[in-house]
Amino acid sequence: MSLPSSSIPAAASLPTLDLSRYYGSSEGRAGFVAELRHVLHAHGFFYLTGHGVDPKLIEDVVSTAKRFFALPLEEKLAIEMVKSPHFRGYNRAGQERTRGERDWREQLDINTEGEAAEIGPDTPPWKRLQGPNQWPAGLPELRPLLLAYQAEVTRIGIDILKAIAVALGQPEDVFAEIYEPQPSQFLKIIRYPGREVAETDQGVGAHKDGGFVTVLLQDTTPGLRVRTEEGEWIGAPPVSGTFVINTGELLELATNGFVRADVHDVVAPPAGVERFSVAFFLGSRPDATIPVIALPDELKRAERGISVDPLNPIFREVGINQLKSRLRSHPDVAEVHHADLVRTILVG
Ligand SMILES: O=C(O)CCC(=O)C(=O)O
Ligand SMILES: [Fe+2]
Repeated sequence: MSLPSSSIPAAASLPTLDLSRYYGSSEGRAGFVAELRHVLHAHGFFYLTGHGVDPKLIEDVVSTAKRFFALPLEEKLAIEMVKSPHFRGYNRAGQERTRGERDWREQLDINTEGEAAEIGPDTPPWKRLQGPNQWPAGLPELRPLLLAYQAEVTRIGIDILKAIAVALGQPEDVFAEIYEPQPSQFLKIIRYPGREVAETDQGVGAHKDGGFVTVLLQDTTPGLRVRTEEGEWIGAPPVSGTFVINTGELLELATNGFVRADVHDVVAPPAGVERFSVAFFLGSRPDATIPVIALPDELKRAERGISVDPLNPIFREVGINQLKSRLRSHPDVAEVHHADLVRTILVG
């Protein structure tokens, strides 16, 4: 793979799908499903309208996320991720890594709000991911807002997943057995500082997402790029009122590569410009095993197979994947809380 240059193509060339058509007339639904099938195979990336999320909720989430990042550094560091064995909390820019390289973005990570599991010698290691989120004391409105938003994007993610099942010639609930009763609901608010802070142009390095689908909200600054099957980088700039939806490796594996999970990255903004986004990753239950879906013949013929990345192999056991990905992205948390796993899970 040649290294991407840091230019961002300006025009939005990815298709836009209107989710309300899936819930409309039968012709509308059939049209939506056919377009979805096409885009799943071509990119696994599209813009979504007709999602029904209250614009006021979106506005409040974005403005409150900006207020979070504007808090004094010590208030953000009070909930630094390294204090959480469950990989929840705040990271400074340059702290997270993609393939070992620093990502120049600061962020607050949450997931399903819960209690820490009791960990004994026989507890599956991924149970360590379960636990409470960390919230900023100085911004109490952030918690209810992000939890309300998390519930909404979970609803959208599951709606899309049902439509994906239908587009693949399956019953709508074909994936339900690996996300019910509690999918992984990984949400992060993100700020990309300008090039005066970022030491490289890597806002976030080239990667695929891991789960079912990602629901991405972008504020107004571009930066997201998508690598096509032909190796061309295309821009996915913000379009007001839409989410960018992309499929993750779980769906690529479940469909033997019929569904694509395009590689993407974010280019750090120019000096003096910041970029905000809110990314939600819908994943399956950690105790699930990724199934192989028997596709109808005409789709089966278009399966690409799975290419394994030797630097970042993916496993059918979801919990181990989720844990590995967190250990790799956050070596500081791994070192402080999970040194035993670094030796056993990450080595080899
Ligand atoms: O911030 C963005 O626009 C995309 C972030 C992303 O791809 C990720 O966090 O996986
Ligand atoms: Fe991503």
